[in-house]
Amino acid sequence: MQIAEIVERRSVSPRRLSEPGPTPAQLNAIIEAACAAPDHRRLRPWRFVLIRTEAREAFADLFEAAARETHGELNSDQVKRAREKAANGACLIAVIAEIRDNIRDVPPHEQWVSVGAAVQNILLAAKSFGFGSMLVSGDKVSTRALTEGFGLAPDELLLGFVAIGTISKQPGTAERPGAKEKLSYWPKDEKQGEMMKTTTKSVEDPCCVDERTGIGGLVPVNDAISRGLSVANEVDGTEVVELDEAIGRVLAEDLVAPFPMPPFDNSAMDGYVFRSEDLSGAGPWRLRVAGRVAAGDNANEAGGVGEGEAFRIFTGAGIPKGGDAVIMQEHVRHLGNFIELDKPVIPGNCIRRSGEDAVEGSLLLPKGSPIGAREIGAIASVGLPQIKVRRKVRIALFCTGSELRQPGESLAPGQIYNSNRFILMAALRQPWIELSDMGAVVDDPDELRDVLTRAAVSADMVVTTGGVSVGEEDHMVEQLRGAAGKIEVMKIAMKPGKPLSIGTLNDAVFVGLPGNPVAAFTTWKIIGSRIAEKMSGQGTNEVPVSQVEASESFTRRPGRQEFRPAKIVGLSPEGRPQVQLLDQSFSAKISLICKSDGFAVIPADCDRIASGDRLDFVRL
Ligand SMILES: Nc1nc2c(c(=O)[nH]1)N[C@H]1C(S)=C(S)[C@@H](COP(=O)(O)OP(=O)(O)OC[C@H]3O[C@@H](n4cnc5c(N)ncnc54)[C@H](O)[C@@H]3O)O[C@H]1N2
Ligand code: MOO
Repeated sequence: MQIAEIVERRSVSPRRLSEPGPTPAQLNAIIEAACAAPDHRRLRPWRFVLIRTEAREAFADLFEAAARETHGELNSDQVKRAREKAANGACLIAVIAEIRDNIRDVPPHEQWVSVGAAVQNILLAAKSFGFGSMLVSGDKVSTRALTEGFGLAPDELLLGFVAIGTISKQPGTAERPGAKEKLSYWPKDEKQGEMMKTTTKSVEDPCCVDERTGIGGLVPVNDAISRGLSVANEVDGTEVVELDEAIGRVLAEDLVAPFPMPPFDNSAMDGYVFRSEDLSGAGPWRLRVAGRVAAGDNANEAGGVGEGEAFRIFTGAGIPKGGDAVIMQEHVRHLGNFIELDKPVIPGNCIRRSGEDAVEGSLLLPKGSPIGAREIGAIASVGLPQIKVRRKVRIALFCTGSELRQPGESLAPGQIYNSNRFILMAALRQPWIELSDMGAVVDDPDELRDVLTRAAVSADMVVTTGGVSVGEEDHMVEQLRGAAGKIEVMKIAMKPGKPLSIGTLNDAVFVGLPGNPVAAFTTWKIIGSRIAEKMSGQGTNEVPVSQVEASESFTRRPGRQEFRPAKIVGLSPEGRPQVQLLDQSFSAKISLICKSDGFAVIPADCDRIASGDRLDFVRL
């Protein structure tokens, strides 16, 4: 199970947890996952009761009685609602906790933690099979009706019910606290690895004054991102592409398993399939090899495995009728046309059950998934030769500056090569982007306005570099406004990238990156690309960060969140990469960024970093 699956798991109301529910084999696996919960002194303070499908009416009687006990007499509506709750959820499991006082070292609260962990394992195991789930409780759980109905012992308590089933309607995304809100370090001394803090009051950074407006203060990076995302809409068109063209595109609709996966019970090993009940009494047991099934054979036509018989079977071959267990060929003795086994084998051994990867109708990929090799595999495995994807985001790109020349041309004094164009063309070369490269434009206001206007006619996003700062030759913001565009954010508390400007021009989003190449690269990576990703339908993904430690101490001027090129130089005793932060002044140094492994992220209010301080790190 991937971390993203754990983070994305959401409770789904039992009303939306339809058939099919888990198969008996899946249910067993789910309960085994529950029993793997951390459990001090092996008290196993839990047990689970599956409400049988055929007993749902009787179960509804219990819910109705429980409702009467808590609310007194019920009207017909209340009766209906109480009974309906007993019918919801394809699979319902009662969670019963046995919490004991006076257990040495394991106070009741710790036993409850263990029960909670078991429940969480159930929820995650259900998710791993592609099911939705939810723990439901409420005041009814402590009623006599349910206590007696489930025959609870004096030490036992009914915690609630876990509902599991196939999600018929996906829940929305959940707002959750980030690690920054819920994780702190002890002790707070930076030597111990606490993210460093400003030790002096935030020094007034001259850069914090907006030179255009004279208004002090810069927009924090996260606010700039939120404001940028808020003006960006997902493109609404879709198209159908061949599977081998789908890599890197964005899925336009949910991919649901049209049949159970795998579609039939099959062998996980090369070996022999037989009837597990034939290995009763004392071994060794001898079975006659009476048939053969290979992958690709129709197991239904292979005949049935009779008493005392085994069929030769190979990995991926369907299980023939009668057979319910497979043994690896390494674990048997071959005696002519017979095999001999020494140990009993449990039913289901080495058998991959139909639907154990995904039950029919379960969600394989939600719409908005970026399609990588894994996703292509999932689409292919359900037999689709084509897939519906979002249309590409149309991005128009141009660089500004009268000093710019194309690589290959000769340079006159004062001129430089247009590296931004190539940095951004490379960064924008994504399968979900349709790039319109508009080259370079001189620092001429009229020409700039004209190109901006033309770019916005058919683009969803216009990306430019240069001309967003404060000099007389910086015309971008003024010309955007002149072309009836609107600026949403400018002057960001970000280093590099303070002059990054975000706005709109007609229906297009405008992202004006700074001219300095490292600043253009960084602002695109940290802010611009996220806006484009949202427009592509992939949602608003955070830039992935890992944790590193500073290898040496230094001081800095606070005021802007800094994305400082850094190089990995070693590993801390705990195995965390140690990074050396490179030059303070780097926004135009392309060779410096080529030497770095990523950006160390220094919080805006930080004015010094001690060796060993932890920092977020954006890998390049
Ligand atoms: N008085 C101030 N000056 C500057 C400030 C400021 O706040 N007050 N901010 C500085 C910061 S920070 C940055 S970043 C730059 C951004 O300037 P612009 O976005 O207006 O960009 P330009 O002035 O056009 O160019 C800056 C720099 O980058 C070179 N450049 C531009 N385009 C390209 C390209 N396509 N390929 C390679 N190099 C390029 C250009 O030659 C300049 O050297 O402003 C600071 N100034
Ligand atoms: O912030 Mo600027 O982007 O230093 O070069």
